[in-house]
Amino acid sequence: MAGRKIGLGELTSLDYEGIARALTNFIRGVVREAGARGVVVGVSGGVDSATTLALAARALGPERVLALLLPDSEVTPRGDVEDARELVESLGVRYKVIDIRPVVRSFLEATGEKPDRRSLGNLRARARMAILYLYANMQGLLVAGTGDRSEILIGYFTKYGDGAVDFLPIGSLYKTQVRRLALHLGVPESIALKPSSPRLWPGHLAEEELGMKYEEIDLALYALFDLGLGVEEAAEATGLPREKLEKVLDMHRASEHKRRLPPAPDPGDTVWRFRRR
Ligand SMILES: Nc1ncnc2c1ncn2[C@@H]1O[C@H](COP(=O)(O)OP(=O)(O)OC[C@H]2O[C@@H]([n+]3cccc(C(=O)O)c3)[C@H](O)[C@@H]2O)[C@@H](O)[C@H]1O
Ligand SMILES: Nc1ncnc2c1ncn2[C@@H]1O[C@H](COP(=O)(O)OP(=O)(O)OP(=O)(O)O)[C@@H](O)[C@H]1O
Ligand SMILES: [Mg+2]
Repeated sequence: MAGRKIGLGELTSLDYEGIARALTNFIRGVVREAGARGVVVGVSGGVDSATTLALAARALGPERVLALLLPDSEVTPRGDVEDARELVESLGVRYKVIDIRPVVRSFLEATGEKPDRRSLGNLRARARMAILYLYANMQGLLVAGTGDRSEILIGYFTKYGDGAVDFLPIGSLYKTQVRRLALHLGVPESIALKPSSPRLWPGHLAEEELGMKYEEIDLALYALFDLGLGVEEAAEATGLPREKLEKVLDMHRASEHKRRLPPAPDPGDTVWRFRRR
């Protein structure tokens, strides 16, 4: 390993048609196994949901895919809704546009609270989740999650918001790989190359909030998790500063709870040992 240099090309030079075939097989298998009629996807106008939707339409046929466009009319840029609408129409999937503003407002009115922007942003993600599951229940569909491997590994999602899903079709791909797959699938460049944003508050941009570019995050994750390098070796091989590798590791550790089932006490330790004799 000593002296080896790692660049982004090592992660992104892939046979994207091969990947598309493997992921469509995965989607068909999960849906068949669940006995579901199809899938529902929240479509934001960003690259992750566009790629997930395009794969689902290819795997199942557009008639078995429901796309929900769930803007918050006070926060979501109009361009995102237009991009999302063009995409769903070009794929020919069934779709609905539902403004979540009244839903979010009713939570604020009912609680009488004025949450900080992160708490309010997470509420928006959870309002979307509740609507996606309403349609999944009503129509016998699975909720297709849109999380990519970068977001999952650093915990960059809302717990039980966009993180609450039935399966994760692009969960094995880093963000930089998702962009390449999106282009391969014919997703317009305006979406495939759009700067990532959860749009949880006005002007919210992922790379600004994270303090790192996805190219750097992905290179760090690849070195640490795929190659299993330590921080020193990874810094040497990638040319990334040590602090950035530490930061990625810290984000991973701090979000461990989001990738696990909620811990419950062990019945042996906390119940059965208290049996009355
Ligand atoms: N150790 C622990 N064990 C068990 N549970 C723990 C815990 N630490 C916190 N928690 C729980 O987790 C909560 C915090 O997690 P959470 O509610 O998710 O909130 P949090 O991680 O603070 O915020 C969500 C982050 O994800 C980003 N995001 C959200 C949605 C979409 C996208 C995107 O890329 O599109 C990104 C968003 O910008 C923000 O940075 C705490 O309030 C607590 O309830
Ligand atoms: N306005 C919206 N309408 C419908 N679903 C949404 C909306 N905003 C967010 N979501 C859902 O939440 C998911 C998480 O958002 P996220 O920003 O990570 O994905 P993205 O916008 O598809 O891609 P990117 O991460 O590059 O911005 C989306 O993929 C989508 O499923
Ligand atoms: Mg987004």
